[in-house]
Amino acid sequence: MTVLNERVTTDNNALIQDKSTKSLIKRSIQYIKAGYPVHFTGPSGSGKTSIALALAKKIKRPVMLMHGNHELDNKDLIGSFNGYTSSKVVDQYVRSVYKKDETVTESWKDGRLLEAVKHGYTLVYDEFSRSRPATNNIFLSILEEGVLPLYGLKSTEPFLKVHPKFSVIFTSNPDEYSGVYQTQDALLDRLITLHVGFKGKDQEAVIIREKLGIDRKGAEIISGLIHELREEFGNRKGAPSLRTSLQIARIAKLEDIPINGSRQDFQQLCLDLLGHSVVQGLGLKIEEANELILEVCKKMKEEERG
Ligand SMILES: Nc1ncnc2c1ncn2[C@@H]1O[C@H](COP(=O)(O)OP(=O)(O)OP(=O)(O)O)[C@@H](O)[C@H]1O
Repeated sequence: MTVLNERVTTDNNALIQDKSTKSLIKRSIQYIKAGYPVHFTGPSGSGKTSIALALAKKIKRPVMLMHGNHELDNKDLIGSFNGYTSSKVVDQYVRSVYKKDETVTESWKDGRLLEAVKHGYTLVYDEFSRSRPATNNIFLSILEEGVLPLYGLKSTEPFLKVHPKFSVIFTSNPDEYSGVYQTQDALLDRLITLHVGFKGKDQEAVIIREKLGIDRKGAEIISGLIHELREEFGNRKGAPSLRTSLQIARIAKLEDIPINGSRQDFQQLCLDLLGHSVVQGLGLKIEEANELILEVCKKMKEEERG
């Protein structure tokens, strides 16, 4: 379980906010204040999670981060009995009298959702569409009736009223939507879904520069290279993202590799980090993918000279 609060910020996690990101966060705050959960959807590495966490911090409540996965179930969300606690008192105050008092109680551990709903946290439910629809169904009661059903808890109340300060932010990747079930659609219908796409070349160069403290020219070469390759992908899935740009920049900086498309060590770094996604996304053989990456690298060299 990851619990973040306002004070936790590191440079690595800092969100560099351009005009459109600022506006997206501002609008999202308004929707959340009006009581509607927001849902950021977009390709992998487009910044959905970063935006969701930045938004969550702005709400100024403790933040709980939860990742969707097919094994997540009601025990993780609501909680479960996880053993017994026993206490024993042996009283031998009078030597000839032996008195033993033993109590055994079941111990319950609150699940993440129960904790967030009870205390009014902001829940960031990352990649929620990776969880089984049956698991996500519980959000229908929360969003529709404002109650959390307490399956499995031996309490007199069958549900818990949702804390007024509780809010939830969802993220998902539309490439993973194949096979979505009816219940998932019912959930989607209750969310305000906002698209987060890849940023422009210049905006990504600014993020690379500010986040990693590398020079402007280097940041522009990396973002130019990634954009050029992204164009090759067109509408196909798995295009290289800002995440890969940041990886290239970080390694080049750490290893003192000059960011220059004509340098063999920089070319090798690009081949290693981009080869697999180009093979997968464009359906090429590795040799063809490498050729394409080198071609784009060399173009960056020509742009440098110009
Ligand atoms: N505006 C931004 N400022 C700074 N860093 C950013 C920004 N947007 C994205 N990043 C960085 O880009 C990387 C990918 O972002 P993030 O994990 O938020 O994307 P995502 O869309 O949630 O990806 P996935 O779907 O794969 O989980 C992260 O390292 C993140 O810190």
